Amino acid sequence: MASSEREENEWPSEEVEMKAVSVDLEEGGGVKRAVSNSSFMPKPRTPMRLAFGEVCTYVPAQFEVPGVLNSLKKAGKAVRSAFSSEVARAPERQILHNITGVVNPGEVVAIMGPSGSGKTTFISLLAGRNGLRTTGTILYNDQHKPTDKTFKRTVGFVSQEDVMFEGLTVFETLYYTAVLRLPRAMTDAEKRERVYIILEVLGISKVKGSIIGGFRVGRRGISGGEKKRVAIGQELLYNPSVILLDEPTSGLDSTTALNLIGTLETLAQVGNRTIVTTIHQPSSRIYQMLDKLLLMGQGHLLFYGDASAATDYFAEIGYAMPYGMNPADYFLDVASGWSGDGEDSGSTSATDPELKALLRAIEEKPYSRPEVGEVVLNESYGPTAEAFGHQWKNSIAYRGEGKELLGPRYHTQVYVICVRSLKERRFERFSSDSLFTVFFMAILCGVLWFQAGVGASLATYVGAGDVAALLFFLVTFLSFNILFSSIFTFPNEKNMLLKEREAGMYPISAFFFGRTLADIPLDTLIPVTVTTIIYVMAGLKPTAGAFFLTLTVVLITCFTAGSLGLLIGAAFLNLKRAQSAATVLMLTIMLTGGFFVKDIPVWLSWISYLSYIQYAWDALINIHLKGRVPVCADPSSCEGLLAQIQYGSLGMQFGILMLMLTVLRFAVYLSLRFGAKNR
Ligand SMILES: Nc1ncnc2c1ncn2[C@@H]1O[C@H](COP(=O)(O)OP(=O)(O)OP(=O)(O)O)[C@@H](O)[C@H]1O
Repeated sequence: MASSEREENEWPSEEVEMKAVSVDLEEGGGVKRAVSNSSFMPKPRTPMRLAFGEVCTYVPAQFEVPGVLNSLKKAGKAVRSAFSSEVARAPERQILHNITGVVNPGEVVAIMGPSGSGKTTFISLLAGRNGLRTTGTILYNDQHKPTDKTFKRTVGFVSQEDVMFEGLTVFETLYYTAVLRLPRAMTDAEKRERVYIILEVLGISKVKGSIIGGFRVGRRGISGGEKKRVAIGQELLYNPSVILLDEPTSGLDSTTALNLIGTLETLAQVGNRTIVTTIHQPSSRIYQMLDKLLLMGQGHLLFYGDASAATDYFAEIGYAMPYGMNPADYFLDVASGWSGDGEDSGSTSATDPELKALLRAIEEKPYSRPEVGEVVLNESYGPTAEAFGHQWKNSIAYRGEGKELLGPRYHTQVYVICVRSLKERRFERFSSDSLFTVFFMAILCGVLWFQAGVGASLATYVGAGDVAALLFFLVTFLSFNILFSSIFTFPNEKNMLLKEREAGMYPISAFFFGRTLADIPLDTLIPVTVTTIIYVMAGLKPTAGAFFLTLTVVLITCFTAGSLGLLIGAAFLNLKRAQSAATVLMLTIMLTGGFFVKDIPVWLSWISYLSYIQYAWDALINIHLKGRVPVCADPSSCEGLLAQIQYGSLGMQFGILMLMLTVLRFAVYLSLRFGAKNR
């Protein structure tokens, strides 16, 4: 890449000094080139000073049972308070108490405290990802609130749980994030280059070809520590000025944790980044490496300053650390309300006398952090809006025209989401368990209905009735199989969707179209194979036209069922509820499909018009039986199932199925568009 281009893309060679890396760009891109240490991680354009003052957070004192009754109660209260001058607030519990401090660029602040002390709540407030009632101020560079939609997207946030596609490799995970998040001015080779550099920096190059793995894909993949590094890498890709991490070292051995904290320290120092991380129980070696410590106890700020000064400060206020103890362990004991006199109070309630005494001592002699002097934020840096990901200036393409470069093009977003989804879902769709189920059932049907569809068998009402039953089973079995696996899609991907939407990586419509495209091959392969096996074994109508029409009906039905499954999943985004709703719907559709009950009560008969199975079955009967079975002139004298069959118009049946498919797909889109952000 020409040096002028590199400057334009914010990869200034002289600013990079962290670690010598030499990587080969082979995968996919076909480029093979050594990258010198001079091109490692660029400095973010805008250093960020984070200031928080008097931050208090409250949660409802009582758990509110979700459900219709509670919603009605809430609505009633809202109406009452609208007509009354007194605003009645539900009882609340305060979980953060006046947290105040400043984090300068280049600093790493470790938030420590016992379990339940408010670390996660506080860090998610700093990231603008907490909807709890909060007072006080949190500002970046005195102007950006973390909840500002545009600003929030520029903050790197690594949550406690790893939100990743389990079926992708480490390289794919980072590469697809790079494509979705980095500006389109960067070429594909540059994006790959950045991925490789991050793999090197985080020490995960050797696992770049391994899958993430996990419960959903049923395979073990990379280790917990490596997953955490991938999650950090995803955020580092777009070079944020602020990186917030929630317990990045939990579950890691002490050496790996030490390396990780070391990497964070270097990233802060070299790139003038502002880094805040919660940390549960650091080893003494990690503690010594910490720059700044923010100690919390039951939502109170107990100490904020140089980690190295904390021991002396606590000794000054009467909490001297016993000799030889790990300071981190000691501070956690102190913050839990244990004074070190050998008597564990055992209680960590808000009225804990030990904690009260500590807070009094802190109040009497507060820690005064040595003056750091005014941090001068480099004026030559561009405004925040230009500093990150999507809005970097594309000075190569639009030099001098003042146009801003947005993220990847829409079709690229759709393409990446589609490919990613195909790779992720192949495990579930083509798992040996599900393949065994469908193929076992296909062979069983073939054996049970062996050659039932040949002309001679159709000559009797009983024989024709058997074929009608087979056709009903075919559409029911295949479509329900897809319906049930589709309901898991959105609940499983909910966290990923929310995370990527919060980062502004793509619009919902791109996600929807990408997923829809991925569904086509995934939902086609099994129905086509199973239908072909049954078709041949059962000896159904031996013409190419009938075969392809049958396949078309089966596929439209499967896509319709898949859409219904997606809709249920998207509407509930909760697996248990989605499963219950799917069972009720599935049985309703089956019972009203026309096979089991002929005389549906008039007041319930409208349901049968909504049953896609009914139209699919009618269409298949039209294709296979019309003109091939004896005409029943007098229904009372005919036996069996065929007595009441009216063939109807095949075109109409296709039309209704297509209409149902379109309406359901559109409903899935609406449900995602308006529902996903509220969960
Ligand atoms: N949405 C919420 N509703 C009710 N209580 C909440 C909510 N969020 C947090 N809390 C409560 O606030 C307190 C602090 O929780 P938080 O998760 O921030 O603690 P933590 O220090 O991160 O704990 P851990 O180390 O165990 O993750 C806890 O008592 C928790 O029960």
